[in-house]
Order: sequence, then structure tokens, then C-alpha cells
Amino acid sequence: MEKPTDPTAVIMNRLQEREREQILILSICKALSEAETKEEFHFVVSDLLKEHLSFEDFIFAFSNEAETAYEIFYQLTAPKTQDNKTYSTADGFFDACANNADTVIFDLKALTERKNNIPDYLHSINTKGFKNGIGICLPYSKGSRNVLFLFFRNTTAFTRESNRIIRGIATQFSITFRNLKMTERYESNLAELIRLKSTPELKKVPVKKEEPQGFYGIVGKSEAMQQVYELIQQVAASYSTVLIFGETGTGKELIASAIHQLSLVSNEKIVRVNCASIPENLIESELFGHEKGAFTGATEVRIGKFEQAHNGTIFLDEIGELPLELQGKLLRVLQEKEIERIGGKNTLKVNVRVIAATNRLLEKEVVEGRFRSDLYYRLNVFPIALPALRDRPEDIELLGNFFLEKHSQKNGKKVKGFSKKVINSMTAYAWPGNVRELENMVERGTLFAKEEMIKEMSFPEIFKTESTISETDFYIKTLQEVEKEHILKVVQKCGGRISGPQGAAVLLDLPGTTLISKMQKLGIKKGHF
Ligand SMILES: Nc1ncnc2c1ncn2[C@@H]1O[C@H](COP(=O)(O)OP(=O)(O)OP(=O)(O)O)[C@@H](O)[C@H]1O
Repeated sequence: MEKPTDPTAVIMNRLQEREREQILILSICKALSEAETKEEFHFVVSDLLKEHLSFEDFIFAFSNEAETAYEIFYQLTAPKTQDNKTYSTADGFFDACANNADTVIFDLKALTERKNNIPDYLHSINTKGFKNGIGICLPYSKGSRNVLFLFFRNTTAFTRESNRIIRGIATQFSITFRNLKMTERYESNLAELIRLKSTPELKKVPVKKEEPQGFYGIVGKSEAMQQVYELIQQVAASYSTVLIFGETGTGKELIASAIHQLSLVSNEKIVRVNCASIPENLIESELFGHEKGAFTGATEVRIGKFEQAHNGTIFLDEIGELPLELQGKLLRVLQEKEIERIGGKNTLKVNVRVIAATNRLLEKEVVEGRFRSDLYYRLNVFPIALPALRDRPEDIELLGNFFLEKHSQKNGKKVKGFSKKVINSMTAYAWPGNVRELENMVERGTLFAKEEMIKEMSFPEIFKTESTISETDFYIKTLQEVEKEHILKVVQKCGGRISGPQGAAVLLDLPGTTLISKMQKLGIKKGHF
């Protein structure tokens, strides 16, 4: 096209050219700002930039400010190369450009002939026949020195207009480079996190040696307890549902807590629900929550225990007491990992590890129709049976001393041990209330102790094993004591239940409320049975 000679037309022509340039610069900046991956960056360079700047190769190099080496972040003719190779910043090439505010133009052929220590990538570019190049130092970006190199087949390809365009987009280059580096770092951290979480050896939790305070607060060195610790360690790091069986007071809650502490969600919550202590009509709302106005009295939204335990652990204690109707709902939650608040229209996803515990024989409950077999199988994925205290007599003295120290400290006493006679009686006693009963007895003994040793401890006669009831142990009991022992025995027989069809009150032919007040009068507490 013929160039205008009229001065006004020349100026108008230049202004239009500049306007076109500005539009191009803006569109390149926009494309660069939208590049979220190296592939997208590659498309901006190979399509948009190459078309307007006519280069044959394009290199983006960077070095951290304090470092004496630089790396190539991107090269048009080798976009996939990411070998983290470094080059000296003092190679007479990078530094020449990085320390110059102007665009540096160089003759590649002459450069490769003159210097033999120039970086290898320049040699390979030279062999492709690209004659000359330019280097531009980009604006500083958070401690990173960035240099852009463009290589051309002939010397006339890089024009003043090209230079203006490159200068116009230079800042955006540095910003895009920083964003891409941050994304790379984020993705590599994420990949490392996923790898750590899914590597079986790393999932394995180191075996914790027994310390004075026991295994995560559980005291006991017997073979039976060692097996329990082993099971805890095996299952803790998985997401498996655990079902803990054991008589009352054997420490089921402690086991659940140890599993949670050793799990991958130990920094999340463990939410405990005692299925026996919540009135039947409130259990559903307790577990799954309710919406405002869902039923009379529902004046506020209630977040259920499952929602509270999201991403953590839920401990369903005394699961055997869960009413049949709710067993079906619980099963659905376990299968679908979704809950619905009462009165709610939406289902909510919950990611919860379930640990359940019971002192009932669930198989028997299933046979007798009180527990759904499908729920039983769903819960019984990894059963842990806790031994009764009488079945691990070697732990009794250890536990006794542990509680003695605990309660002596708590009550400001200086009791240091038990007499041999008390140890013998403790070891021989049947402990129907297991560790809880032992703890209560020791606490009482500590409170009443007048010397440094506990020399006397009276055990309910009814639970003494035959061999230990010697002639000398016999003494006349008061009627109150007999009544207390009898009630304890019946309550124990009923698995701790007072009211209801299987409760002790029915067997004793008493109204539940009368039995409860009698027990209070006689000083019978939950810990005794
Ligand atoms: N091995 C143990 N080491 C230390 N303390 C224990 C041990 N076992 C139980 N205890 C203590 O005994 C008490 C009863 O334990 P826990 O509540 O865990 O028993 P449980 O089996 O869940 O009883 P329940 O079936 O009646 O709910 C708690 O105070 C607990 O800390």
C-alpha cells in the first residue's frame, strides 16, 4: 500500500496504527491474564503472539533474585520440557539482557561462534537456522528476574512496532508467570497430600509403646488387652465401621476414643450419642436433627449428631437400645451416607466414621427380633470384643494402683498402696461392674483411708467367687446391705436396665420410679452395676 505524503494524513495514519497496536496489546494482555495452565499459555504464545511478532522461537527464563542460576520456564519449540535444568546467570547472555533496561538485540550466529560456554539451548536454536534474537528484561515480579528471548530467521523480522507491543505486554507476562508458578506449586502440594493419604505404609500409624498412662489412656498389660490394642491399631487408620462389644464398665468409650485419636480424622470431632439415655421420641431428632416447625415444640432448627460429626467420628454407645424403627433409618444413613432432618426437604451428605458399642449380645437380640439383622451386619464390619475384668486378673492390681494415684492426687490424699490382703481380695473378686466398679471402690477406699495403705476393702458378698469366701470373711449383714446386694444383682442381670419390659423393676415387681428412689436411698449408682 502506498504511503501518504500529506503530513496530516501521515499523522492520522500513525495514530490509527497506534490505536490498532493498543487494541492488540489489550487483547494479548487479556488472553495472557486468562491463561491458567501452561497449555493455555502455550496457545497464547503459539497462536496470538507468533502471528503478530513473527518469531521462530520464544523462551521465558527466570531466576530468583538472590540466585546465581536461572531456569527456562517455557520454550515454544519444546513446550513440554520441564527438566528443571539450571544455567549460570553470568553466561554473558541472560545477564546481558537482565541488566539492561533496553531491548538487547544479538546475532545468534556470531554469539555461538564467539563464546564456547554459552548455554546449550542457544546452540540447538542456532542449528535450526534462526539468525538473530532479542532479549527483554521483564518488570520485577516478587523477587523473580524474568527475561524474554525471541528468535528470528532474519534480521528484519523484529520491527519497532514489535518492540512496542512486547513492551506493552511485558508487565502482564510477569503477572501470568507468577500465577502459573503458584498454580504449579499448589497442584504439586495437593498431589503430595493425596499421595500421603493413599500410601498404605504411610497410613499405618506408628505403634505407640505403653507408657505409664497406658495405651491412649487405657491401662492394662494382659495378653487380652494387648490383642485389643493390636486391633485398634489395625483399624484406626481405615474408615471401617467398628463395633465394640463388652460388659458394662469395660472401657468401650475409651476404646472408641483411642480409635479416633489414632485415625486420619483425629483433628476433627468425635461426637458421642448414648442411645439408651435419650427418650425414644427424641432420638431421631438427636441423631438427624430437625427443621424449625417440624413438629410441635420444634421452635428452632436443630443440627443432629450426624451432621455435627461430619468429617469426624460418631460414637453410638449402647446401640442395642436403639428402637427398631430408628434402626432402619440408621441403616439407610450408613448405606447412603445421607441424612434428612425431620421436616426437611433436602438430603444432606455426611461423611462420618461410625463406631458403635454395646453390652448386649446383639446376635441374640437379632434372633429375638429386637435388632435388625441387616443393621447388625452393617455395623459388625470390624468387631472388637473387650474382655471382662475378671478374665484378665493380671490387670487388676495395675488398674488399682492407677486409680489410687489418680484419686489420691485429686483428693489431696497421700495413699500409696494396698495391703497384700486387699490385693488378694481384689484379684479374686468377680468385678461385675468391671473397671468402672474397681475405680469407684478405689476412690471410696482412698477417701476413707486413714493411713498410707488401704488395708480394708469390702466387696459385695454376692459377687465373691466361691473360693474366696472363707469362714473369716463371713459377717452378719444388715437388711439394707442384703437389699442393696439383691437389687444390684437383679439390675446386673437385666444388663443395667431399670424400667421397661426387660427392666429390673418388672422382676422385682416394683414400679420403675419406686425402684429408682430405693436405689438412690441405698446409694446404688450407675457405676455399681
Ligand atoms: N482399661 C482402662 N484403663 C483406665 N480406665 C478405664 C479402663 N477401662 C475403663 N476405664 C474407666 O472406667 C470407666 C468406665 O469406662 P467406659 O465408660 O469406657 O466403659 P463402658 O464399657 O463404655 O461402659 P458402659 O457400657 O456402661 O457405657 C471410665 O471412667 C473409664 O475411664
